[in-house]
Amino acid sequence: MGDDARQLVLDESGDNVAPSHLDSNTPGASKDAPTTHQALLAWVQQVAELTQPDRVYWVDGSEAENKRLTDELVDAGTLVRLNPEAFPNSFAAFSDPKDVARVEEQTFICSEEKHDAGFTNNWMDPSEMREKLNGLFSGSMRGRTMYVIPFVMGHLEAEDPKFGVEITDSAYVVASMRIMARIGTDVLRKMEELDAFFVPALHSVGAPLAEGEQDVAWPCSDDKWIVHFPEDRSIWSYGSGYGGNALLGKKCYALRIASIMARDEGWLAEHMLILKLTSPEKKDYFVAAAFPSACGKTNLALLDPTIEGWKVETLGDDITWMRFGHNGELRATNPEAGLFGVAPGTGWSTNPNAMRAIAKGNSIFTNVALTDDGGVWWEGMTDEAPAHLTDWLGNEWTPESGRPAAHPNSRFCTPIDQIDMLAEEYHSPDGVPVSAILFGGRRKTTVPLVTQSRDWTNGIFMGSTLSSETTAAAAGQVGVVRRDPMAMLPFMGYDAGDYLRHWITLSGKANQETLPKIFLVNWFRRTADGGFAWPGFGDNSRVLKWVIERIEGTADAVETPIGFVPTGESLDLTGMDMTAADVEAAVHVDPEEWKKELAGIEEWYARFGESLPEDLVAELQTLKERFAAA
Ligand SMILES: Nc1nc2c(ncn2[C@@H]2O[C@H](COP(=O)(O)OP(=O)(O)OP(=O)(O)O)[C@@H](O)[C@H]2O)c(=O)[nH]1
Ligand SMILES: O=C([O-])CC(=O)C(=O)O
Ligand SMILES: [Mn+2]
Repeated sequence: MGDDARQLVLDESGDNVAPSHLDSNTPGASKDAPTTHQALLAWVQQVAELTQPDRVYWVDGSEAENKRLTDELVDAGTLVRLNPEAFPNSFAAFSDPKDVARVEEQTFICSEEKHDAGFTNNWMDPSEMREKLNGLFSGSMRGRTMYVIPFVMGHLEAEDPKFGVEITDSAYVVASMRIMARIGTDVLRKMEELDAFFVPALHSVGAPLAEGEQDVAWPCSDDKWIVHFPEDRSIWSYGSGYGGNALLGKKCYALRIASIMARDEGWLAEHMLILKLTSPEKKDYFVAAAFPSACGKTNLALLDPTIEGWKVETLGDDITWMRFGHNGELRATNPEAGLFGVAPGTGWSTNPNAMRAIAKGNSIFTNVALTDDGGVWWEGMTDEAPAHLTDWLGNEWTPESGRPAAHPNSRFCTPIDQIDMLAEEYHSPDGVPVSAILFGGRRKTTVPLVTQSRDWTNGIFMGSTLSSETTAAAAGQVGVVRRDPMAMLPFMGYDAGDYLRHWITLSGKANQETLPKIFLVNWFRRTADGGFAWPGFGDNSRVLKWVIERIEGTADAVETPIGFVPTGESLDLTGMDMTAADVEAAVHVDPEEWKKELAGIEEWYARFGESLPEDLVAELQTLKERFAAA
C-alpha cells in the first residue's frame, strides 16, 4: 500500500473526513484506513464502534500535521502559543486543577491471577474490569476526533522493535507523544512489514460532547482509571490528560507493560536515567541511576560537572531498558525520544543544559506560569521571580502572593535531540555497557550521601529497600517516607517479589566479572540547621568521580555496616567551601537512625510474604548482624 493511502481519510484541504462506517453504521473503517496491518485495522474498528467518535484520524507524525493540530489546540484554548522569539514553536497548556499528576490509587494491574499483580499493585478481576471499562468507554469519544498514533518505544532499527498504537481523543496527547516517542508513518510501515505485535493502548479523556456542546480547554473526568492487562499486554486509560496517565508509551508501556515483557524475555525495564562520563584520561563510563519521580533523574542526566576534566553526556533521563549482551555485559538503551521533566527547580544555575534544550523551542509546557511577554516561568527558573505573572490557574500573581506560580509538578516536554550534550550512543540500538548503577531516594536523615554496596546481591538489597519521601509527581500526601524498590513501586507490572527475583536470576546468568557496581545515593540529606548536607546538582559530579574511582580501585572508603562510604578526603572538594568534616557528616551512618531504618525494612519485607527472594532475606539478616557487632 502506498503512502497516499492516508489521503483516503483526509479531504483535499487536509481536514479530516469521517470514515465511511461512521456515515453508514456498517463496519467499514478498514477499507479507508491507511494500513494493511489486519490486527490493527480490526482493533481500530472495534474501538471506533465502542467509543463512537465523530471522525477517525491516522497520525502521520509530520511537521505539517503537527502545525495543524497545534493551531487547532490554540483555537480551542487548550494551548497558548508562547512568544516565538524566546520560545519558537512552543506552547503552554493548563490542566484542570484536579488533573495534575499520576493517579496511583486508580492505577491497576489486572492479571488473571491476583498474586501475579503482587501486593504493590491495585488489582481487580480482569473480566470485571473489562466490563467496567467497556461501560466507561462506550460513547466516550462522542463529538471528538479519535486519533490513531502508531509508535515504537526504543529504536525502529532494534532487533525486536517494541511497537505500540495509542488511540486517543486528545490532540494534546498526540502533540506530546510526537515529542516523547518515535511515531507516525515510518513506524506504521515497519509494523506492516514485520506484521508486528503492538501494544494496544487506548486513551480517552472521558468527556464526550453532546450535539452542539461547547468543549472546555482541558477536558477530563473525575473518574480516572489507568489499567493494564498483563496477559494481552494492553492498556486502557480513562479520564485524565496528564502525562504519566495519558502519554501511554511512557510509564504504562515502557515501564509497566515492558517490565512484564522483560520478565518473559529476559531483560530489564527500569525507571532510570543513563549518562556517559568521560574521565580526564578520556576513558568512557556509562552510569544508570534509578530515583523515584521528582527525585533528580533529569537533573543528574543533564549534569554540568563542577570539576575540571570530567565530561558528562546524556543518553536518557527517565526510562532505561537493559539486557545482558553477548559478552555478558549489561547494555542499556533509552526507549524515549523526549524529556518530560519537572519544571520547578530547573534553572540556569541548577540545570543550564535543560534550559538550553528548552530554549530551542518545539516544547509543550504544562501548568507553568506565564510571563507578561508571552514566556514561561516557574519556581527556581531564575533566582529572582518576575514582578508579575499569570499563575498556572490563570490568576494574577506577584512575589507577594504567597503561593507557587507554577504547579509543583508542572512539566516541560522537549525533544531529546535538542540537548547539546546528547551522547552519540543515544542513537545506537545496541545501547551502551553499564559500569555503575545508582539507587537514590529523597531522605532528610539516615541515608548517607553515597554508599557502595559490598557486591551485586547486596546492591540489589539496597535497591529493594530504597526509600524516599513522596513528591508532587503523584496525587496524594507529599513528604511521607515510603519504600520504593528500584524506584519502581508505581511501575512494576507484576509481583514485587518476582520482580526482585528476576533481577537476581537474570544477573546470575551474566558474566560476573563485568556486572556493574551498585551504589546508594541521597542528595537530599539535611544538616541539623535544616540545610542540605550536600549542595547537589553539578557538584554531584564529585560523587560520580568517586564512584568511578571506586570501580578503578583508586579511591579510599570507610567500611560501615551498610557498605562503603567515602573518607572525608576521598571526595574531590576542589573549589568548594566544604570541608572533609562536612563530607564525614554527609556520609555518617548513625546507629540510632539505622535501628529505626532496620525496623522499617523488616516491616517492608514482611509485606512480601512468600514471594521475597531468599538471597534478600539473607542480606537483611547479615545487615542486622553487622549492626549488632558494630
Ligand atoms: N537538593 C537537590 N535537589 C535536587 C537535586 N537534583 C534534583 N533536585 C530537585 O528535585 C526535583 C526533581 O528533579 P528531577 O531531576 O526533575 O527529578 P526526576 O527524577 O527526573 O523526576 P520525574 O520526571 O518525575 O521522574 C527538582 O525540583 C530539582 O530541583 C540535587 O542534587 N539536590
Ligand atoms: O510519568 C509522569 O507523569 C512523569 C514522570 O516522569 C514520573 O512521574 O516519574
Ligand atoms: Mn520519571
